[in-house]
Amino acid sequence: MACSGSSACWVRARTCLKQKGRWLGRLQSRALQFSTSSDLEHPHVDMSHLLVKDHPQRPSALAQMRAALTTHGYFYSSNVDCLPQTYIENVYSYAQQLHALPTEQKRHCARPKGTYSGSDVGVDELAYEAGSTASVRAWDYSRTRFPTSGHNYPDVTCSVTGQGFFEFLDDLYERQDILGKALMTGFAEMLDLPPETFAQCFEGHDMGTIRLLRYPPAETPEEAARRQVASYGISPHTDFEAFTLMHQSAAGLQFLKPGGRAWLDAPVKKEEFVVIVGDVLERFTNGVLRATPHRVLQTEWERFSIIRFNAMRPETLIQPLPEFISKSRPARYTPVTMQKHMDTTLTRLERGLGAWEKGNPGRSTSANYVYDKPS
Ligand SMILES: O=C(O)CCC(=O)C(=O)O
Ligand SMILES: [Fe+2]
Repeated sequence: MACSGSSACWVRARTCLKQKGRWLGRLQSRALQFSTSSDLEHPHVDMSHLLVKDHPQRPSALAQMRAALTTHGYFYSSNVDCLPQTYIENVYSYAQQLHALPTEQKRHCARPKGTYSGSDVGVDELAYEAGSTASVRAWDYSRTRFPTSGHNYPDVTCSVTGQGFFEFLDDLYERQDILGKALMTGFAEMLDLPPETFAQCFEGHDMGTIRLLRYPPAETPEEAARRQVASYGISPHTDFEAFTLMHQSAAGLQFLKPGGRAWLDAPVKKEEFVVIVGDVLERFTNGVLRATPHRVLQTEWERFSIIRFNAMRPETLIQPLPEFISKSRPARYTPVTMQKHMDTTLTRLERGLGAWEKGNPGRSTSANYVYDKPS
């Protein structure tokens, strides 16, 4: 792929920036700047301590995870056997094949008849911050959210594994589920809940989604013109599901420091998935865990990412659990099913209402949305 987060990629990215100072000027003028952050600032959990049964380090891994999610809202997960680096590279290579399809074929697979979106086919990413525009292009896959028949999917065989679209993405989904289930169990344990609390709503027909994203570089005048009007790679938001696994090929992703006003760059780590909190865990925990605000800047370089939203089954009732409610901390969130939370949030986005209230730094409106009825 063009940019895999390698040192060569970084050299290329830096050279690009030097050559095209006007882009940097534009980014700076919008105050969407890269911050300086050292790797030491970024929490990390060795997932083998949770994936291997009865691992002696499990209690300390749970404590690290809890500290990371309650203070930073994210952590880097390493040693995930089911998602090794060579496998991640294959995913990027397949994503690159999909994104390189001729526009006509992408148009055939565009939403709502398919699962592709991008300005090249006239279907922009929904604006999380109302009124903003994003340069991202996406191939989405879900076992339950999009119908398998009557929907247009790309007929592209992975040049490395020989798998087609469904086979390839379902294999990825299955591997992510191994990590996802370990995390769901771990989240419950770190919060002193019965281990199955979240995992039992996750198994079966959950509403999870994989996104293979591409943020195009401004290599052609046409693309440069499009990007001139785009405000972001992706505008600030929280994810609507329980938690998200993220992997990026190149820099661009930022997290909002909890309680802070500053955005922090997420470093590129080739072998590690970033784990962030979504709306559902915020609502279940009555705000003990907070959905993690994040955004992607307009970068000068091409960028790919692999995103997996981990959701519950559609009928799951999401409401503050009794363990998180007390006289001094009454329930702050109204009950809602997973299905209704997704439908309402997406409908509001389609109507241009956004899911993020602009401000300094702004706030998620999807995490706190007040429902009149649960379903
Ligand atoms: O591309 C990324 O790193 C983030 C994408 C994202 O936040 C999303 O699809 O919700
Ligand atoms: Fe997101």
